Amino acid sequence: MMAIRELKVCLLGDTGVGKSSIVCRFVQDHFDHNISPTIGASFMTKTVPCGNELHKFLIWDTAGQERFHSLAPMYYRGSAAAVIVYDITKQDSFHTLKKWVKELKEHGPENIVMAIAGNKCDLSDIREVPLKDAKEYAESIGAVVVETSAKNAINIEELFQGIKWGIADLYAPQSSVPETNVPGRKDTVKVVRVKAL
Ligand SMILES: Nc1nc2c(ncn2[C@@H]2O[C@H](COP(=O)(O)OP(=O)(O)OP(=O)(O)O)[C@@H](O)[C@H]2O)c(=O)[nH]1
Repeated sequence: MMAIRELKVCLLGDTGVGKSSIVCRFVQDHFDHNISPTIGASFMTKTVPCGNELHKFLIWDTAGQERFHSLAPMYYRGSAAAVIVYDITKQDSFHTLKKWVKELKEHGPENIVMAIAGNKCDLSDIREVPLKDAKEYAESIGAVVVETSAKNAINIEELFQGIKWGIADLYAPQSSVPETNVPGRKDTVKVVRVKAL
């Protein structure tokens, strides 16, 4: 019997920082220079083996444009983790990240795991946000931080790995739901839903 652990994750951050590109790199190992801005939100999943379990990431990629801001609570509510993304070449996007953290602390699930991604680290020659600033800030709010490049596939796996460990720490005593049969699979799987309490 294989256990499937479902991890609901949402991505937040300014428009153009590379949220969709990070998800696309993680799920499809693909990068598109001409990717369009997200409208509303988009949903993708990726299942990865982990020991004798399967971990299924349920990923909500939100739209960063201001006009979609009010939709975000629908996606961060019930999330076990939030990946908050900024662009290392845009100081403004780091400021927006701090606003998202504030919103999550005020209105998000109490124990949500926060991971900060400083994306576009392939452009470090035009960097505006020093890694030191991001590290200090992340430490002050108890978040994980990593610089990523969706373009060059740097630290994308590590980012999602970090989330998994952050969640595992919080949810060590697990409650399980009844066993279910997954269509297309011969063996029985146990689905464990991991949600913020
Ligand atoms: N150089 C570089 N460009 C990137 C990287 N990630 C994304 N981009 C580019 O940045 C632009 C915006 O990327 P998106 O993934 O659409 O950004 P987003 O945060 O999802 O934007 P919204 O959907 O509007 O919220 C695109 O032109 C991408 O090709 C990266 O790691 N390096």
